[in-house]
Amino acid sequence: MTSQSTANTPTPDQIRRAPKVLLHDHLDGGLRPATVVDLARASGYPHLPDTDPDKLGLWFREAADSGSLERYLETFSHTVGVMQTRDALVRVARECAEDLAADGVVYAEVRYAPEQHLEGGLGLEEVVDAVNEGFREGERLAREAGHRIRVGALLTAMRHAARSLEIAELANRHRDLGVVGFDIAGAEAGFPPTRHLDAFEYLKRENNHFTIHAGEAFGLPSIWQALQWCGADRLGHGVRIIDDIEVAADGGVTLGRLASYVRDKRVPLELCPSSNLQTGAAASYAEHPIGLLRRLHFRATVNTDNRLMSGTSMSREFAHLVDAFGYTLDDMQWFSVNAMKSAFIPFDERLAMINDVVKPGYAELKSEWLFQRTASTSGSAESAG
Ligand SMILES: O=c1[nH]cnc2c1ncn2[C@H]1C[C@H](O)[C@@H](CO)O1
Ligand SMILES: [Zn+2]
Repeated sequence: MTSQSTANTPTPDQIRRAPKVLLHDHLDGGLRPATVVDLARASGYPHLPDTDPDKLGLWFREAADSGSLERYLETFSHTVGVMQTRDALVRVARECAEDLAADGVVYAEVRYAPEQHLEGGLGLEEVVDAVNEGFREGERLAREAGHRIRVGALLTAMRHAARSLEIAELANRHRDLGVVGFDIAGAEAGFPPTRHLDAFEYLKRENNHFTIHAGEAFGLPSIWQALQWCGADRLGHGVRIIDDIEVAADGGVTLGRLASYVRDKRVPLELCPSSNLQTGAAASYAEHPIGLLRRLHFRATVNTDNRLMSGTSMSREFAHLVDAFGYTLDDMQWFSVNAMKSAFIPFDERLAMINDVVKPGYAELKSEWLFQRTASTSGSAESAG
């Protein structure tokens, strides 16, 4: 990394301690490499490309670095392959909550596709119960280790499959029981969100919440359908909204109708910088549309997508953005408040998280320099005699 260090640049330690809010993270994309190895051994899964955790972690990052969403998604066969028993699901969810909490995440919505975890004989309900149990255990262990985190689940339906209504009903049944919303994921090109209109219409009738992976590997038509046909509350990625924004040579900016709608309606964008670099949606951190979208005050949020496949964490995503755009703790707070405002939990709880957790956390970090300066000023005053 090239560092454009300024007095306002948060240190790596401050980035980690800053309260962060995560809306887009896949459970099956965030396993510890050592856990993949353990679970494969326990279940007799024979297809792992490596059984050394370090080498396996590297393999995931490199294999996912393919420049195409389709090839990126192939790597999930190994994580999904070892997440087919109740014990495996509980463990993966528990470690997920612990890892996020240790990284300073205070609120997370973590998604997974229950339909992909039935090969060992579990039913859909059992999958959801196991993952919820793991999240609750992880929250408790994190609290014992001095971290506070709250984790909600999003149930994903795979967009190439035909179970979305069933999964939407599952999400609705588990509402207020650890599941806060619904999503569709998988290859985007050729699988428009309108294929799943019945699921979205059902959820709207139930006053439930959903996000849609859109505008990642496919552009504006996918975003337009997700919003105007399906009624998505948020956009998973949505990064290609940039295609509807023109920046003139003199720096003047013109928004098309769709980009204006997204900004005017405060549609949350679940942006995932590292993931986009791997699937070819952006060329570098410095060129990632998040820079422009933040300047134009879109409801932008920062997310990990798949911590294993990208070898990342929320702190690492922010460290890259600090490096690329010179972001300060105020920028980090802005992204975190945006994300908290866009969460699927009730309004009063979001407000309390913002006012009682996120803002005080940043205030604490921002005040640290005052005491450092007092110390060094008094030191120099003394030496000046
Ligand atoms: O970034 C993504 N785009 C589309 N689909 C994705 C992405 N990351 C993960 N998935 C898929 C693969 C997982 O098995 C599934 C459920 O988490 O969601
Ligand atoms: Zn995703």
